[in-house]
Amino acid sequence: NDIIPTPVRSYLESVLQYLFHRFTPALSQSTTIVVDDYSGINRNEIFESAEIYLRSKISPATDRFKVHKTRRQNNINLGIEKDIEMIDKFQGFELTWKFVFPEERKHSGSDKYFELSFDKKFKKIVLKEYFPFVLEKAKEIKAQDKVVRLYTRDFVHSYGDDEEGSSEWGSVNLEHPSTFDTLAMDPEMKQSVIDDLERFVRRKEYYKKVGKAWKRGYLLYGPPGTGKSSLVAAMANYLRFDIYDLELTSMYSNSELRRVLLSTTNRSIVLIEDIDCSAQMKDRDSDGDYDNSTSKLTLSGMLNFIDGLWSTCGDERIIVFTTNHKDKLDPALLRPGRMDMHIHMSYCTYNGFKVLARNYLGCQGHRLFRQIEDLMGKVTVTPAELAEELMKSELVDAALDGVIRFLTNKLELADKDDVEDTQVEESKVVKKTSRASKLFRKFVRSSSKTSFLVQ
Ligand SMILES: Nc1ncnc2c1ncn2[C@@H]1O[C@H](COP(=O)(O)OP(=O)(O)OP(=O)(O)O)[C@@H](O)[C@H]1O
Ligand SMILES: [Mg+2]
Repeated sequence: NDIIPTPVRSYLESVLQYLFHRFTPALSQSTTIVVDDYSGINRNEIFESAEIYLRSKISPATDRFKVHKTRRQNNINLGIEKDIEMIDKFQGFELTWKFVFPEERKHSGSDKYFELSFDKKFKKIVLKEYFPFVLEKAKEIKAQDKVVRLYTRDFVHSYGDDEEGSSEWGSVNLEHPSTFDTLAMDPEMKQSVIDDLERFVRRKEYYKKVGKAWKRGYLLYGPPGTGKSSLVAAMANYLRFDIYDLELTSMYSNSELRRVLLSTTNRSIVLIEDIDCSAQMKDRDSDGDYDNSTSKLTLSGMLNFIDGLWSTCGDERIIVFTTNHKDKLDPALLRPGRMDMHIHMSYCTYNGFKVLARNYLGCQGHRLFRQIEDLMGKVTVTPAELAEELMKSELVDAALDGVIRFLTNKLELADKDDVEDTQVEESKVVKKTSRASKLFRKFVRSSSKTSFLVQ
């Protein structure tokens, strides 16, 4: 710049450019493809896949990238930084990815996008082979990653600012260790759940053929501590599906629900816990204060809505409801065809205990098992209670002793309760009869027709 005067410099530049155009025409013939993060209201799969794929391409040569890790995560995660170009090679040619994150948010559509530039003559290969390759690779990486994510909306709320219109989910890695292996439940029931899940993920074509949305609903019911939440975690871990934990009580209208549901992804489980506690949903319908029920949230409205929504956009969706009180549920939920499978999670059986003992103590059999089996026949106990006892000691003998003590205690308490109950009943009867006879005697005394009355 200092030595050559500007006019000469621009002349030289144009000459050079001309020469380059002649000899390497490809250079100027580049094509750019824009990959938005959303396509309409749905996430753009190519964008998602590109993000995952490019993360694996971060190398020492990358100038600038992001790392993040939350306290609960084990690994450090890498992320692509905005405006950084990343070069990828495919079948011998180069492609340049650039992650663009505009400062001012556009109102509709995408907030961020990728620009992919490459030589024009490879356009066909990019569309026909490279994108499918990226999609496939991302799928592989995701599967290897083995991280199931748990989404809730609480994380979003804590940011505060645009709470009202926000449909975003905060997420953490689901580190719930529950698997079908560690789950104590009726073996037949367990197998049928696994079979059902497998059939479900296998049957894409079938669902298409019969014209049904590719979704499945499960209702888990049973007393607290019997493993309902654990079963959901096991399902997610088994299928590698993410979980969206939907807190209905924090939702005010169908339109909010719609926005939230639309922002969930495919291959996921939407979990609605303690559906009976969302009872006010039912009330909202009948309540005089809420005349405007079309816009307010109702349970049946929600179910209809989910059906409709997922038949148009949504694949491999699972919805799970849990409840402690099946009898308190809105009949809308129990109608045949609503929930595909009703799963009763009940008190622990002896077989269940064996699963827990193997799980917590690594113990397959023990002389004390007989006694425990015996006690378990007499008293009901939840897997959660047993798990708590089993965790109290690492020594097998001590832990099993603890279980026996716990069960014996429970049995004694139950017996005492029974005795007390009957005692109460008896004393009530005595009181009642004595009261009646007193009244009777009084009546007799005051009556002149004694003999007739006695008869
Ligand atoms: N069937 C089971 N197999 C193995 N562990 C279990 C089982 N049930 C409960 N547990 C243990 O007890 C804990 C509590 O169980 P979980 O949260 O799954 O119960 P829940 O049925 O969802 O209860 P709630 O109705 O109160 O939500 C679990 O973390 C797990 O350690
Ligand atoms: Mg639970």
